[in-house]
Amino acid sequence: MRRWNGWGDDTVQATLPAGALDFLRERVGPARPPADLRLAEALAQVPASRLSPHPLVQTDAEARLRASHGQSLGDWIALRQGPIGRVCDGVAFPETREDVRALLDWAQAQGVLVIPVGGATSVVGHLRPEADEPRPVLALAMARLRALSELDETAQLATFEAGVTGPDLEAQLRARGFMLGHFPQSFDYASLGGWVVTRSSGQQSLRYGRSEQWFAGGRLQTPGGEWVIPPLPASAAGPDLREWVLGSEGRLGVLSDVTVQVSRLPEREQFLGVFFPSWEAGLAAVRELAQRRLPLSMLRLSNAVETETTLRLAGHAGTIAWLERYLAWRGCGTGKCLLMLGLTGSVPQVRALRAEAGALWRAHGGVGTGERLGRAWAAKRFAGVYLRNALWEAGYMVDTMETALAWTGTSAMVQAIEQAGAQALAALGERCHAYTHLSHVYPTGSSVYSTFVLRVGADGAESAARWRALKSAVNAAIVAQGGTISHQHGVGRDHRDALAAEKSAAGLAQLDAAIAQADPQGLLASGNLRPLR
Ligand SMILES: Cc1cc2nc3c(=O)[nH]c(=O)nc-3n(C[C@H](O)[C@H](O)[C@H](O)COP(=O)(O)OP(=O)(O)OC[C@H]3O[C@@H](n4cnc5c(N)ncnc54)[C@H](O)[C@@H]3O)c2cc1C
Repeated sequence: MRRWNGWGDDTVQATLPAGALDFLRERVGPARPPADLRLAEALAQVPASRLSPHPLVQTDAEARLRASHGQSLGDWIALRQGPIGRVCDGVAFPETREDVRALLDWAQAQGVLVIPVGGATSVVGHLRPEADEPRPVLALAMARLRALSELDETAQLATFEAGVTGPDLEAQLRARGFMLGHFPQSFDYASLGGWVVTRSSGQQSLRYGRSEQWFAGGRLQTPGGEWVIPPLPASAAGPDLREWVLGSEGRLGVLSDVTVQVSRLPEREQFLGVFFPSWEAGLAAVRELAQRRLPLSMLRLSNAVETETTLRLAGHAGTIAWLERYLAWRGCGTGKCLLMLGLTGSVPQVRALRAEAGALWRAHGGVGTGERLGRAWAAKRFAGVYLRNALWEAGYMVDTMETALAWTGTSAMVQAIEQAGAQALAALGERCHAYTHLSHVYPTGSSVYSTFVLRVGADGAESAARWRALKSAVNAAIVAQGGTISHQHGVGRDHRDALAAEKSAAGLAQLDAAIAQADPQGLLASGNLRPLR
């Protein structure tokens, strides 16, 4: 069963590799295992539901608790240490598009607010009802809407019900020889509808595209009516309605059906590990690879601290020591940076790509280490997140923040984010272990993705104070350096204060008008993107 207060399946227990705790004690300080809330204690904090009965709505405390939290660090702290905060009054499980419409109409008639829920993997506070919201709130869970309704093999277009999650979606396509190729790290639980409305980006977006590239059309159930967006290959018929759905974060409507561009399964796929002697050398190589527009499927460059952390936490100390001696001999010693490359395509394409990319990385001082590291990365690409459970249980919590900007500002952004996080915690007498990678690259710039490991506080209030200090300092640094407030996680409520810097007052007024037009009574009231009226 899925964990109610952490990541993933509760039968899967990750163990920290040998040496990991010593490494963190050295960098962050010693920690003690926190005393977590038990499920019964959390459920005791759930007040009685204020909803009248409906055959598709569950009102038991556990269903409501589970549907009211995502996976942000704020959500973790609320569930593990309390207080659990405001939860929804009921959870609806529609089984058809018609159920979705009927539930919206019922909620409207009852004066109930609605928050759509996909896989509940949001990391920016999308799902919690506003603390001071007096009206009852219904979570509209898309989990039972999972079918592949149509596959047009000629056009390579597949239409799914929007609640389908990553593994189920890929299995249904692979059974017919196709794939979508959207692999965020939250793949196991995140839903197709969630990917679209948060503008998600998968690990191999270089080949398969971000959600805005593969989202071809669909149906959005707004309180004011249904939008039907046909999957045309191109159109000059005015503004593209898909752009309104992308990033709408549940404020314009419920996405019930999604048509996506799919591809045939590739013949060959390789992931390679390449080390560079310095950040500057790695950055120059990655930029050139992106600007040459080589058809790679992934480029992911870790900075020196992330590279060291990856190697220290990989286990297999003997093999890693041998690898480091070899790399130092080849000129990649202290300060080395790891690039993971994905090569996907036909056998001759992959061979040619490897030769061309190899010539380029060698020209920048890169040392290829073959497929072994790449295979290890691919094997753990979705499982690594389970370490967050083990880290929490040892007294350490993890948060991630991300942005994107032009190449000219990338290195300054990395420095500013890491420094802002460290300073915010230093002001509270704490330390954090911060490290960064460029997760997605483009010809003009890159995303910047930083991870922070810090100590869990003595209680929920202390942990939340550390998290808020970190979050607001990093958000301020991102805005000051001219980056977007999110490259892939979205805005939710955690980032909405930073939106004005990016969209302008006039742009936000346009967004407010669109929300008011699609949802005149303010039924879809998560408070994502914009405060509630
Ligand atoms: C460990 C971890 C790793 C992650 N890695 C990545 C990554 O690599 N790339 C990435 O892009 N993101 C990543 N994320 C973030 C998250 O997985 C994405 O934001 C994802 O797109 C959310 O999808 P979901 O189905 O879980 O949506 P939810 O969390 O359920 O909801 C998110 C928002 O979408 C709305 N919503 C959901 N479904 C619908 C619908 N059908 N109609 C209308 N509104 C809807 C909700 O109301 C909410 O506002 C990660 C998260 C975690 C916890």
